[in-house]
Amino acid sequence: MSERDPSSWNLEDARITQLPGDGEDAFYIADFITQDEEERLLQKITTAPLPTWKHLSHRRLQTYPSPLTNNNTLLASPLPSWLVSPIITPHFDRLALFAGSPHHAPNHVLVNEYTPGQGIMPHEDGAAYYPLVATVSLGGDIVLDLYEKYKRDDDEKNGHEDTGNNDDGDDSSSDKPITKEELVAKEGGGGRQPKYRILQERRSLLVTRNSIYRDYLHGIAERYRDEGLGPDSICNWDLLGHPERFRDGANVRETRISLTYRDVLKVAKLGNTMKFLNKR
Ligand SMILES: O=C(O)CCC(=O)C(=O)O
Ligand SMILES: [Fe+2]
Repeated sequence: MSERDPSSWNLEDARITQLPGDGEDAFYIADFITQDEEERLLQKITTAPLPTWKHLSHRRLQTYPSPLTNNNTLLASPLPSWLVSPIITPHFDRLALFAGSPHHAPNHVLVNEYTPGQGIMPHEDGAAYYPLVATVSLGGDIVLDLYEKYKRDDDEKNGHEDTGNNDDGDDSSSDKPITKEELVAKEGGGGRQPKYRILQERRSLLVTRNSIYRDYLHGIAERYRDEGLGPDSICNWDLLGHPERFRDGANVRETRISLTYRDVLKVAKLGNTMKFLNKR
């Protein structure tokens, strides 16, 4: 493995070329944060007061600075400094990752925890966010699966179906997860295979955007071991930092925590909200 050198990072070298988007819509950087930084982040997350966690059936999550309102609006508030440094400043800034997004920076972070056997149903993230997702993985390695979206001809003609979104962690509204029944009905049977598999090592950064955001569902299988891992099945294999750990083609899941950085499109300043409330 080559020496970690953040000053040499660039998106060009980080392209996941096997994914759609001509190498422009998916990027992977191994060892994006150091072990010490990982430890400090895990410490912050796992020592947060218990009510900070929202418990869902197959994972639990924290939302910073706060959950979105029902109409997908973020109440303006800074992110806690431990989520900003060093991930946004200097690392995202140096890569100009959010340069094209409306607020030129992520304003929202979801912290998802998956114990072995847990996962997240195939879903899309919806219209609340600028279509760029930057995910830092902590604690364990995990496979993210991409599924082709069911397409009806009229969906295509009318453009992208607005799935809306509200990330307050309620499974019925968060990221509009497609239900098992819907998936089976739409895809014509269970046991559907993912179109692409991305291996996210702990401490890595995965960026997906545009066509991948729009045209694919993403999910994490509820299993204790990821299997069949290799250069033919894992689309970011050549970008892994520690491929030797998966030499037997398997990854035994450990508790994995992800930090999902996004730019929420609609932001309300609290001052304006107060003015609005006073007028009613
Ligand atoms: O944990 C992850 O990497 C995926 C999380 C996710 O898809 C979401 O919160 O929308
Ligand atoms: Fe998602």
